[in-house]
Amino acid sequence: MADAPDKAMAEGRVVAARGGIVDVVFPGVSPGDGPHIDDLLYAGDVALQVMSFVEGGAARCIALASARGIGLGAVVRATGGPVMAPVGEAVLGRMLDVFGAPIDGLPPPVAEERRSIHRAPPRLSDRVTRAEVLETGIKAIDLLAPIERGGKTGLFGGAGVGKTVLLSELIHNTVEHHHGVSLFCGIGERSREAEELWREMGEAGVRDRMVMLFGQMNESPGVRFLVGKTALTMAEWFRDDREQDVLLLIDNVFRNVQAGSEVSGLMGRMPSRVGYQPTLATELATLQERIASTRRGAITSIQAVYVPADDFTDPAAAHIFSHLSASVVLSRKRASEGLYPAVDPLASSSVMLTPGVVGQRHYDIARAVRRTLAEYEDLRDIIAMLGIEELSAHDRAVVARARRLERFLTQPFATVSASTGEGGELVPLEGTLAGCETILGQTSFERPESDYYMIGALPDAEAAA
Ligand SMILES: Nc1ncnc2c1ncn2[C@@H]1O[C@H](COP(=O)(O)OP(=O)(O)OP(=O)(O)O)[C@@H](O)[C@H]1O
Repeated sequence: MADAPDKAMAEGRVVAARGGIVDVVFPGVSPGDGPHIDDLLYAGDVALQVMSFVEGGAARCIALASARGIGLGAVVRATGGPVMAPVGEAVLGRMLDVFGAPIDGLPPPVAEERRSIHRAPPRLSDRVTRAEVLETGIKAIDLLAPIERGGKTGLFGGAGVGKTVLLSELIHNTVEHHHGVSLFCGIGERSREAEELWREMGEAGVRDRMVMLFGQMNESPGVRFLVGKTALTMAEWFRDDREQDVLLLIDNVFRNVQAGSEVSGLMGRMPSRVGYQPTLATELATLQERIASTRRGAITSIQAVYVPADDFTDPAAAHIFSHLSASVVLSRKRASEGLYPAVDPLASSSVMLTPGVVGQRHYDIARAVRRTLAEYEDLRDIIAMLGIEELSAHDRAVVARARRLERFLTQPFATVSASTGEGGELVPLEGTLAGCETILGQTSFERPESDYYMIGALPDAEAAA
């Protein structure tokens, strides 16, 4: 739990408690001397964070644990400061909660310093962009939505289309080669997945360069709302004090918005569009603006984004979208056809995909792939109604190429190898480009479509032909 700073501790009383919201008054304390917004209080061992002040001067707080058992009149202790998280080398190799307390069964990290989790983003003049691509070895991503080093990438998708699997694969492919530290922040997802990931990281031998923080779905909304800030506070220490590059992985950033919405509802605020909190945009910006790269170091973040009911116009999804430099959109249709990873080639995008950054050849191939797949999309209705025989020779060639490209952009993943029985395949960008070029250059194909499904790079014989 957070240490209390050296300040006289005010003592208060609970005057109301419902759901996860607790109102506390501090009798005899003048308003300026009492707790401030974001301050951490304790009612017994239950941590509370001050969210606002209501009429009568009571501090309205959210509970950061189950608030059951907090009775009226209970004594509340102010710590005189906000939630403080441990920062430094001591957190490496650990699995921690929102307070930086251990959940891996080991003793608490011995950190020299603790910092408030509420911090301002770096100044605009301190930020830098590098226009450098982070290669992932995943064909569909490297080709169509290259990830920006020091930028923010979102993996969007509805329930069960493969966000967590894709994020795990990205961790698998990038963490080992990443020269800085990696930080995984689990927000509002299943705790079983958290344990699996923790074990996998141990097996891969990368745990000592990694921190894992969790505020999973069984935690109170207050915890799910704040855990992202704790993660950023630790990431900022590595970036600013150690001048290291940080890889920040978040699963799932939508759950942070959802927790904010629960908190807002409990606070009695009037909801805004589609039932979201009126403060959605500012809350999200407070978090996303801190994920920034400066001259000292870069924070590259990859965030899974749950899209409610597959509706991409959902305000939360749309707001998250606006903060990102690359968006990998996962489509239910592709997942249902078994085309994993279910990356939608037409909806996914990246600011890196310009000739200036990836080079003219990569840019041209990506455009040609998109064009071919878009033409095939347009022809689908005609094929469904009239059959493929009715198409012109040109259109039939387009279909043959598109269906092979679609399959070539699937890939076996190491993280699901236990269930699929196939080992994972990492494909260097050059292999992806050469494969697509080969397919795009052909009008008739000797080998059946199925030969292109779930493979790595194209076999050399074909590439040479
Ligand atoms: N690349 C893949 N290869 C094979 N199967 C996959 C792949 N990606 C996803 N799947 C299948 O889809 C299932 C759901 O994937 P995943 O748990 O990643 O979805 P999700 O989008 O994170 O779902 P949720 O929103 O429920 O967390 C997996 O259990 C697996 O069976």
